Amino acid sequence: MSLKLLKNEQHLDLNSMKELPDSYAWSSVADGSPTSCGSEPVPVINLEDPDAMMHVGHACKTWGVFQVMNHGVPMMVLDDMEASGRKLFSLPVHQKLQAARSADGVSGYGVARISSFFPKLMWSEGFTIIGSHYEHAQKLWPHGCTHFCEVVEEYKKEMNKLVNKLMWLILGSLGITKGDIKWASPTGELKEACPVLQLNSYPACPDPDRAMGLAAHTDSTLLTILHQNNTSGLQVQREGTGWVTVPPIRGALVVNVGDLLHILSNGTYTSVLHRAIVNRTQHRLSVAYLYGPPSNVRISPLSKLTDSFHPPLYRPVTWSEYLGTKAKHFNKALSIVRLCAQMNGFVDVNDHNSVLVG
Ligand SMILES: C=C1C[C@]23C[C@@]1(O)CC[C@H]2[C@@]12CCC[C@@](C)(C(=O)O1)[C@H]2[C@@H]3C(=O)O
Ligand SMILES: O=C(O)CCC(=O)C(=O)O
Ligand SMILES: [Fe+2]
Repeated sequence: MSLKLLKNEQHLDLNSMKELPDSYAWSSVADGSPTSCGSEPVPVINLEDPDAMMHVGHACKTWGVFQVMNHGVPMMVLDDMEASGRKLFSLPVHQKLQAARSADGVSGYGVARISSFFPKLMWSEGFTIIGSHYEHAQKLWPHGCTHFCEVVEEYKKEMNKLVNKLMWLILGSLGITKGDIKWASPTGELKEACPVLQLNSYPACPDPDRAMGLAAHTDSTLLTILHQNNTSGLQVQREGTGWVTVPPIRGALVVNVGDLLHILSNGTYTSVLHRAIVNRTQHRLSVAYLYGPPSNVRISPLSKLTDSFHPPLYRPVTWSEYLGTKAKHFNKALSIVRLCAQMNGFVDVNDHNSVLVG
């Protein structure tokens, strides 16, 4: 068995593994919380439906996730991105390592960032593109990366159009209009921080019941738009039901409510806990477009959604502050920015120097 160690990480070449190494054996994948069979399916919304806004609002409130059809992103753009992702992950390990994410970096090739919170390794590899993708692509394909760059560029452009459409549907469903959002341009376009693309690869696994592709987490975003190939693996946690599979539908895209939308909506729309599991025979690929607000914007519960009976539940936070909190405290991040309403004022539960007001 050839064990190829990645730079400073105990990460193996998963494609060559004939059995599951102990460092990848989780005890609670198949025997964890129940997995639903025949339960209510994750909503699929036709964005050309005149009632799309209502359906989107309902899905955000009751699921925190939904799939969209007739979203306007050409099928070819999705197919090209998938093919480019596949090409990237099929490069030899030493070549992918040319673009390895540095220990304190955010972009590049490597294991899931949340890996450090778990005693076992995940059966996946990722490639994170933040800002210019040219620099990364050149490290992977020093003799020519034009095609990859064009595909990524086109994908980001289409995702940005779609995320605007979705955000206004979501905000509209909360009764929020363009004038209420200060970080929208005069034409109503929501400014984005810096587009983040996360490519995830889950090779076929010799012992899928004991392996975890990507451990349960919520995204730190406002919204995440996910394209998955024709292999299932994404699961979302639903209260009272357990893990529900989000089946791949050709041409459909998955939309997740992230923690920042949870904060912005004052908890009306809840960020969805999700994970990716793996299978014995098929390689799975997903591409996540992670959308957050511009870096100078502090996200807090929208004032239209709060009053004395519905006090703001979260303190203002920028995306980068929140990512920092998430990197340090992982799944406790949302509760760390939560304010606790006390009898006559609001106290940040984590700030022991808070003073009661009112
Ligand atoms: C902007 C970001 C969100 C993310 C951390 C990151 O800096 C870049 C990668 C993102 C990702 C993708 C996979 C799941 C996740 C939890 C992770 O480990 O890296 C998310 C992060 C997040 O949403 O917090
Ligand atoms: O691969 C998937 O289905 C999930 C990916 C994901 O959750 C992420 O990139 O944040
Ligand atoms: Fe995610």
